[in-house]
Amino acid sequence: MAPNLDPYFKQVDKLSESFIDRLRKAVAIPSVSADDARRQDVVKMSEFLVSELQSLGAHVESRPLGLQPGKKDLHLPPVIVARHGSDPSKRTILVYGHYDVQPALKEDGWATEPFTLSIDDKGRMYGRGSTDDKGPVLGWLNAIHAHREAGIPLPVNLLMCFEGMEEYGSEGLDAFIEKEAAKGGFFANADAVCISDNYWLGTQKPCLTYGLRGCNYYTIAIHGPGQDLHSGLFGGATQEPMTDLTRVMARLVDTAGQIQIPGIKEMVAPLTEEEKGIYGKIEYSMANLHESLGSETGIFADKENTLMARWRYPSLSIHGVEGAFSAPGAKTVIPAKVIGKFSIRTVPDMESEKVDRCVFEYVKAEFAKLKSKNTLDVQLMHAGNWWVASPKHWNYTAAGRAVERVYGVQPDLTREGGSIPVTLTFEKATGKNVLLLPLGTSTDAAHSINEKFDRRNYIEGTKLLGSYLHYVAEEEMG
Ligand SMILES: C[C@H](N)C(=O)N[C@@H](Cc1c[nH]cn1)C(=O)O
Ligand SMILES: [Zn+2]
Ligand SMILES: [Zn+2]
Repeated sequence: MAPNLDPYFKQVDKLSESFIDRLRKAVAIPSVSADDARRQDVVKMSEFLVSELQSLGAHVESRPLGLQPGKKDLHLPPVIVARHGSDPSKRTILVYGHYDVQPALKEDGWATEPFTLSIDDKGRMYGRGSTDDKGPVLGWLNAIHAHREAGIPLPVNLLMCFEGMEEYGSEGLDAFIEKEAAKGGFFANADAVCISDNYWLGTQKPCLTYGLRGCNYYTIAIHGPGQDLHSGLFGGATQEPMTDLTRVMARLVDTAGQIQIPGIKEMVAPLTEEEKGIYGKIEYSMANLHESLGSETGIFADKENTLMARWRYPSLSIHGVEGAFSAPGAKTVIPAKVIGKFSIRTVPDMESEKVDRCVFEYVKAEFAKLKSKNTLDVQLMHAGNWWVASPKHWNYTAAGRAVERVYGVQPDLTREGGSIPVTLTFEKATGKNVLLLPLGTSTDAAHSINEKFDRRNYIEGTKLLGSYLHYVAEEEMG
């Protein structure tokens, strides 16, 4: 029997301004995990979640993760675990999200202050973390809030796990999840897992996601002179780290996106005839791609190849150079040490360590060809595995029914090009099905300037998360 969700939906609409206020407070905390100087803000964000969850009647614990590996005296932010309900006759759903965000500076090109939620007349709510992942995390809190206010009991027991290092490779979380998923641990009773930390393929049609790419993130450090130098005085007389770095990095990938490192392509699972048929049926167009890119600079002319490039083939992206001159103006410096950063998105059947070996060997060989007197060091910064699951499970059926109820359409089944490394950890540690249930759209600009979350997606998304819990309670175990 379909649950009567109308009173819950009414309550969500009634509380919508307070939900937006909750997001405003969260965005105002610059919880940037990659910036050591912001660690106190990441902790402050964890405290905000603790106090919100407590006020909603949840049992909450802030669990320390110890010192951050490779850093002196810097503590990892805590993992917030919470429980709402512990009725043995109900199903138990474990939800995960992250409360840290990517770095953001107004001078990167933001139209508004990145840590101030700014809402325009179309209901677009701009701010760092609005869609990735503070909005969706608060969606779970909002769902509890609306049930409480409406006097409707939650139809399941809800376990929550919110971390503060996702944007920095989820340091320390794998071991934590493994421990808490074991007998007697906080997550031991979970029947299924739901993660809301990715995006719709376009802007109108919701989707359920059953696959992710992995991410191996590397640094190439090149140093030579003892300090930065005047290029007029020493240019031409010294070997320059930046020259070597740009030459090595230019050999990693070509303009058509083809990875130049031998051994990488060979690891990719072959495309089967059955799989080939999937991509044409997905509701997606080149116009959707161009809308997300804000340009027509896609590599492929058709949607099938575009989707495969995003989901089932590896990619290599060059992210930046630490130590290089990047400010406006014309500084005539020779940087003494530069660190190039790039990552490889991995897919089935790539093995992370094998990828590392190919990368290290190739980078060193390309540098050797330069016959430079500078020194090079190539390192893996962090790695997270790819994941592909079966969407034929009651967890996905329940989410599909919830999408139909809230949005009136059947969701697309998608894979995601981004990475959520702990997804595989949750699957392996709990032995349960994991569902990715995105709330935001392809134009939300996660990780970019002007990140936003649409008001509609936040409010209807809160309805979706709550509905999903009701349909989960009704689904036959399969
Ligand atoms: C998809 C998710 N919202 C996300 O943004 N994940 C990050 C994870 C990551 C990997 N290295 C650093 N952060 C991503 O895909 O980049
Ligand atoms: Zn995220
Ligand atoms: Zn992210």
